[in-house]
Amino acid sequence: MSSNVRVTPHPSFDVLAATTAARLITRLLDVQGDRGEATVVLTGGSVGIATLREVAKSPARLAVDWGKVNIWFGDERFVETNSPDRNCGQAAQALLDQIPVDPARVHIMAASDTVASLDEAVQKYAAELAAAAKTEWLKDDDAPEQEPVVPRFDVLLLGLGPDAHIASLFPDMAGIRTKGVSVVGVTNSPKPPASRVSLTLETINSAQEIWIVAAGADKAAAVGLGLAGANEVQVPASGARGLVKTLWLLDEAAAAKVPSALMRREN
Ligand SMILES: O=C1O[C@H](COP(=O)(O)O)[C@@H](O)[C@H](O)[C@H]1O
Repeated sequence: MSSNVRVTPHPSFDVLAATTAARLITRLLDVQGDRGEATVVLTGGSVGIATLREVAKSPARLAVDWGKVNIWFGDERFVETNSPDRNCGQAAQALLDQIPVDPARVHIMAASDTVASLDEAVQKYAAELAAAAKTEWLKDDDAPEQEPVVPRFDVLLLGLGPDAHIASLFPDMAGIRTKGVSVVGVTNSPKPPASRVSLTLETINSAQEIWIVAAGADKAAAVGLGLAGANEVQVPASGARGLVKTLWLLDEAAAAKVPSALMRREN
């Protein structure tokens, strides 16, 4: 296992969500202290959304300059705007509607009733990522000579499915194999809804820090395989690796198959 990977178990789902929220607030404050603005990629799923609810409850959220937080999504269900399945709708309800974010910095993926096709939704998000990357590049003296296609992601949150999917990259499907583009469309997701939009693994792995959040006994096998370095096509979570840090933030049940030598207890 690469040295940038750290596994931290938490005593319960609630403690996991509250602690991840505290970590996220701290990270945003640190990055804003260094760079002025911070960029986070949100995830759907049980722990991902519970974490946002905890951020909304925390008094420490008031220390963050939410007007200077750029918000992206790792994946989205390609359904109508008002569908309760939309990850961005759940995130809005849990947090984004309660904090003073700059709407221009909240980048949602297109809903099925706002574009003509899944492919259009994919191209639209890829173009939005590329435009943000270019703006960042214009501001940065140390910018790479080659134009980046995605902006800098300070923290990228990922939920984890019992089948080890991350974002909407499912085992053995085209999405996890897709390279050379930033965003991919998924048409036959084994988990409903069938149509989805997802960042590719290359885009995910461009993040400075990736935090994989998972809770429950049904995730234990996926966590074990992901940490054992299984092939990423069969076990997508295994391929997630942040440039600086990769955190596996788990509850005890999800951590059941992690060798104790890999664990770092903080409680
Ligand atoms: O469908 C999805 O599922 C995963 C995991 O969700 P969970 O409820 O089992 O925690 C999530 O990460 C992803 O964003 C979402 O679209």
